[in-house]
Amino acid sequence: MEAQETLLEELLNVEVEIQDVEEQMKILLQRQDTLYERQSQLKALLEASEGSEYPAKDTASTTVENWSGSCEWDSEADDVRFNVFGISTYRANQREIINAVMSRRDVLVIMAAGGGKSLCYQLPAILRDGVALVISPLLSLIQDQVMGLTALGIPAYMLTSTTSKEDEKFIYKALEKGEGDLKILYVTPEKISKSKRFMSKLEKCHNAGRLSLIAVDEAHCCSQWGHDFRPDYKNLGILKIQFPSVPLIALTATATHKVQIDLTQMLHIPKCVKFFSTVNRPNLFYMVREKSSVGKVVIEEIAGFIQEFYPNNESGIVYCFSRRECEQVAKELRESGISADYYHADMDVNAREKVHLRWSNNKLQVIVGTVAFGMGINKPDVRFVIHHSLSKSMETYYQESGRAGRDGLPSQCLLYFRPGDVPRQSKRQCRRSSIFRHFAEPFQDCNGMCDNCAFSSEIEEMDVSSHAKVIVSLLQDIRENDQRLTMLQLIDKLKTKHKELGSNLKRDQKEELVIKLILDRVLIEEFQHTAYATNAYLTIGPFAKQVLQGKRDVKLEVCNAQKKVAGINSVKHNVAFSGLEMKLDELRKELSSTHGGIFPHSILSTQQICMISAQKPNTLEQLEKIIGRLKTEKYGNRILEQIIKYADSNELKDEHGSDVRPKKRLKTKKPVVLIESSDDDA
Ligand SMILES: Nc1ncnc2c1ncn2[C@@H]1O[C@H](COP(=O)(O)OP(=O)(O)OP(=O)(O)O)[C@@H](O)[C@H]1O
Ligand SMILES: [Mg+2]
Repeated sequence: MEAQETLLEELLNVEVEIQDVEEQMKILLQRQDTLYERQSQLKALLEASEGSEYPAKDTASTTVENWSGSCEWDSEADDVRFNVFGISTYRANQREIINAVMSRRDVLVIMAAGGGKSLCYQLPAILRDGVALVISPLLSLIQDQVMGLTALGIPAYMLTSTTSKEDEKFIYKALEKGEGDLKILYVTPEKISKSKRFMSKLEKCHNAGRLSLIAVDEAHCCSQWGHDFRPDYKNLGILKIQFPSVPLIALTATATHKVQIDLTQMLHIPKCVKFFSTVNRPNLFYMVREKSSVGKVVIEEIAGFIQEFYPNNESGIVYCFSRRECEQVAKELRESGISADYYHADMDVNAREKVHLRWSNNKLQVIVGTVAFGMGINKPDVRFVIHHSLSKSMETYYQESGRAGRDGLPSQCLLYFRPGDVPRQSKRQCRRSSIFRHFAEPFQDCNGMCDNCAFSSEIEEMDVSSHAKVIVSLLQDIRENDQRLTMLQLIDKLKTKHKELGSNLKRDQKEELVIKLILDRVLIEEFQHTAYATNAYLTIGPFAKQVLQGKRDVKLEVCNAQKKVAGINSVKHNVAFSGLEMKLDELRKELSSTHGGIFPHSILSTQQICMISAQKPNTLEQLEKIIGRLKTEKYGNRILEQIIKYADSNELKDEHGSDVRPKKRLKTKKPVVLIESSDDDA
């Protein structure tokens, strides 16, 4: 009997160790995957840098040749950047990419969502003589871009199914004869593969030396390894064959190494200059919350979050798993007082476009969508993205959450998960670490921009061996009396025992301890099936004896109450308009509706609103220093009028003794903190 017990004990020990080894192997295999990915990236970088005297820089912003020196077009480029686009400084890599394109090199750009890829081909298109051709996968993306450029006075057109006969005639004439003012022409990839007429006009444009550059946007669509393969993108290789001397720039936000290789082969740009920027989005605050099993509780939480942080109708997206869920969540959010509507693939195109448009014009606060609400979203001032359900992959999550804060201003990403969805994490990790791991990038400091880093909670190991002993002896007594206990009954019984122990554990700590004892086989569960249910009872397991004899220590990781890390405050992840900002926000909405077809963010960006209201310019000259010449010419008088009106109304209020500013702002409504990556910190 004794010998059998010893054998059984050893068998259990071996089984526990096997389990342990399997866990470790899993971790090592994951690490091996990451290392393979990185190995091939490094090999490709080395290959590309062969013959180049410039070694690769850090991965946060890697280029293998130096494109940051001064160039002959610098001052003209600066003038267009500021006075036409109203952009005061370049972001990381933008200037270098522009220089490479201007030097007539083929270029591959991998830059995070919202990083500012469009400027990298739009600015050279303006600087160069002739017409730039841009290939983009979606009509809605093209419409957004053309509308934005037109608002800036740049002659941009599109040749799609929606183009009028008149415009088509104008475009063909411009391509063929160089007549009329055409700088940037957008087409979908089908035009290249299916329209012989278009290709022949393009050929004529090229033969006359007027095709200045070709941009392939969302270039990951070329590869079937990418997450959004478009068959027509496969035919774009023809461009480099037909127009070998025209610089081609391919741009995408995400492309694994495999996709990069694939797309440079397909587009025939083997010697392209590659610019990789980090996947990190420093302005996004990541949060993860456990999802209640009660649907209403989740909606209440989401509605509460939106009302607390975004009371001024700031735009957001809620992602759901199914079409039905979208409709349900949108309805319940509306019932909670949030302006929300749904968007999914089952709706007809017009209804979908209507919802999208209302949202883009800030007439609807929240879109509740499935993955169908995807690539076409160009809105720069999305302040929050909430995942009501988990995305299907890390890549998809990165893409979807990345729709927040494309203007570089603080925004929040909130993810709900059910405990069963993910393996338990015993240590509190930075949320960004899984993104870096997935994209095989070295870890960067999160800067307190996720819930785990913003709120440190000390994890301590607590010796709970004496609690474990009490549990085991209690269950032994119960068994001797031919009784049984479920987990809940056991925990209730422990209440009366805490005096014996000197210290008491909280209820959830007791639950955690019992689960740990089950996993360590100190306790085992016995199941009893009835006609209606299966009940689980607890009883002592093979390692119970060791605990009782004091041969086995039991430790629990306990989290102390959360406390804020010094210096981190709730400001960083929120932008909320107040005072004059609110007035300027109203003005841009008004101007957008009177200027027909221009989105409010194309009139003034959120960033520009914040700068104007901080500096309160008095003259058009002062205003021009903030938003550039073009916007000042177009809207300057109205903006100044608004500033004066606001100042007057404040003086008036002052005379009557009331405070100008809102007396008490929400704790989250603090001045905007800009988290911009620029050349300097690249
Ligand atoms: N240097 C800059 N400074 C300030 N804002 C900028 C700068 N460059 C671009 N932006 C703005 O950032 C926003 C996002 O730019 P853009 O649409 O080019 O991003 P993207 O990299 O193409 O992103 P996506 O992958 O989502 O298409 C736009 O509102 C744009 O005006
Ligand atoms: Mg883009």
